[in-house]
Amino acid sequence: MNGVLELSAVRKVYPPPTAVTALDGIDLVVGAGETVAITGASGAGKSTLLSILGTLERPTSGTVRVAGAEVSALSDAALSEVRATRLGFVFQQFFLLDRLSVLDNVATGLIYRGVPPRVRRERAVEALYEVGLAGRIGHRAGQLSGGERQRVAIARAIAGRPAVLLADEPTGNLDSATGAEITTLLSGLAGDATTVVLITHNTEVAAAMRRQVHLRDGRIVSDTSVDTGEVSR
Ligand SMILES: Nc1ncnc2c1ncn2[C@@H]1O[C@H](COP(=O)(O)OP(=O)(O)OP(=O)(O)O)[C@@H](O)[C@H]1O
Repeated sequence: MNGVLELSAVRKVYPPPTAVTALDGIDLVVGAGETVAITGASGAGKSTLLSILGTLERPTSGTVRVAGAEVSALSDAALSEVRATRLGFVFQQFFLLDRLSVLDNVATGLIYRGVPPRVRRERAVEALYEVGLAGRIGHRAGQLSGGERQRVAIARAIAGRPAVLLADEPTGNLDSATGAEITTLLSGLAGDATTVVLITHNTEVAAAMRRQVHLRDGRIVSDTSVDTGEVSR
């Protein structure tokens, strides 16, 4: 099966003195348009896996293909290019520039893609419509509620039309009602052109994704999908 994300026999061992084996033989294929929750107890390897999917870390061994690119074959500069053009990131802490407008927070994310200023603004407006924030375009980011701030961060991530949206505990700083809205928004963004992968401790967030991959001690111990049924390992 061809996937937008393909991991084969991936191990990640952090260097001494800890020499922790964070991932211990991960085989995972994620197809275009899937929504995937990666779950597991603290220390199970979720963040490490997300960093590898996001090309922020390289595996110690095994192969990783992201949007068709074989990570081990690419230089750091080429990997940055993959990150900038094929991946979008959303974090628990939002990471907005509070003094900038909502529009500028989203548009500036496109500078690294070499998009001209006028197109940056058009794409940013489109993305803000998509996340339901058209009414807040001129506000400063610092004036927004937590849920609105996360919507801006999601707009920034999708404005570049990434193949994969990677989210790290995206509802972690939100109350449960707002978190549920953000979860619905994220799963609704998935489609033929966009795949959503998030890590979470929250069982309701995980259940809202069509596939759940559960890690224990750096291994996948269950992989459940409403589309294809359960594959336990
Ligand atoms: N930079 C690092 N150097 C050494 N060990 C690390 C490093 N980062 C993570 N680890 C170890 O790797 C293992 C997996 O960590 P990871 O952060 O991926 O787990 P996690 O499932 O995301 O946990 P949490 O839910 O607490 O964020 C843990 O034992 C952790 O201590």
